Amino acid sequence: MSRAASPSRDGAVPPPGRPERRPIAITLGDPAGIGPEIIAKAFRDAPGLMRDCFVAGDLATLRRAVRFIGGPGRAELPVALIGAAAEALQMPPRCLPVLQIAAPAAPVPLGQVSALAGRIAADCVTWAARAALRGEVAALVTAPLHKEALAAAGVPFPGHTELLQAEAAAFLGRPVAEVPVRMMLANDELRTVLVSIHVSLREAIEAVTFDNVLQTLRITHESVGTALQRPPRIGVAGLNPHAGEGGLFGREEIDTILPAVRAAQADGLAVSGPFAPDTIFMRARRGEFDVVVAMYHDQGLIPVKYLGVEQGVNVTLGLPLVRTSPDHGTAFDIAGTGRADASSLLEAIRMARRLGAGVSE
Ligand SMILES: NC(=O)c1ccc[n+]([C@@H]2O[C@H](COP(=O)([O-])OP(=O)(O)OC[C@H]3O[C@@H](n4cnc5c(N)ncnc54)[C@H](O)[C@@H]3O)[C@@H](O)[C@H]2O)c1
Ligand SMILES: N[C@H](C(=O)O)[C@H](O)COP(=O)(O)O
Repeated sequence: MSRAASPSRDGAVPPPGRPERRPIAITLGDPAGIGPEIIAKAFRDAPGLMRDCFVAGDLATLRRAVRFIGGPGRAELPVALIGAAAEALQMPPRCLPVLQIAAPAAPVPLGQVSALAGRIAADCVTWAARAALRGEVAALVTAPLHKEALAAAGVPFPGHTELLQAEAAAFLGRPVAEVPVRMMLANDELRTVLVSIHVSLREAIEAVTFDNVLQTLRITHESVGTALQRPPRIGVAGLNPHAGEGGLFGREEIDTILPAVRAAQADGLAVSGPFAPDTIFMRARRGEFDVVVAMYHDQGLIPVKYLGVEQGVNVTLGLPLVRTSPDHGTAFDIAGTGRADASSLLEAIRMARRLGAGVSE
């Protein structure tokens, strides 16, 4: 949760004269999924929270989404085309401002992977990332995109996290490896930060290296510490059952994870572990740790998502901008039904407001 108040090429100092109040960009997500519907619900049902927000997206897709969430006796949410992000600051409540990013066209079919949908989703995220890096928006909140659609569009990144890392590195003029980022999922009861994300389980095991674990601990300490305004108590999960049970079920804990934990402790970080992965989340939920560092995607995300997709928020740590997202995906199975729950998106917007600078309260 780096407080990305000040994205500039050297990474920190805000340019003089930037307006205090800045808009928040919400990216459309995959137009074949539930993203547009939950965005429309958010603007309809939470006008206070959505103040100063706008959608980097597609007008026709959002107008369609507004119809999906409508019903007899309900006034239809107005959708307004804006010409610049700053116009979002002047919009009345219960109006959905859209900045057209995609080339205008008929909305894509619902619930299907397509290259066109992947391209639209990616273009919206790229535009919003650049706007955030230039300081024109205070934060971006990304509606879910479909990773197969992204790949079908030829986008060379598996998800938002990697795309945003590449955009930040290009903006800062640094190699991607010098802008390390990590995925955190958080709800009111748990925070978890992952050593690796969108790779096969086999590759994830290979990614459990001393350097990757130590880097994850440092990013977690810095970002979660900034948000909590104190050093976070970090619990580290093992990789193997029972954290290897003293080497009986694998040696990664002894050979790799424990040395990284000791190195972090030597730097003064409040880190402990590695602990058995099957009980560490229960311990964190009881208050023993502020955050759990998990060794791979599903180890860390299952406990958070199991507590409910309504609550979880995905935050990218280490970026020179604020990015949050709901913890669920495109839900193609219910796209267009109007049934999608917007709670996680609303939580993501709340979190972006807390983390972003120049955002109105
Ligand atoms: N932030 C993101 O961009 C993001 C996050 C997670 C997954 N994804 C991607 O989304 C795609 C689909 O993933 P998936 O099917 O594994 O997971 P999913 O989260 O889209 O769906 C899993 C289940 O949860 C339900 N669900 C999800 N969100 C819901 C909501 N808001 N309200 C009610 N029900 C909801 C779905 O209907 C489905 O039954 C994949 O390509 C995945 O990579 C993207
Ligand atoms: N790993 C995330 C999840 O399962 O919730 C999701 O794929 C989103 O990843 P990005 O934020 O990188 O798109």
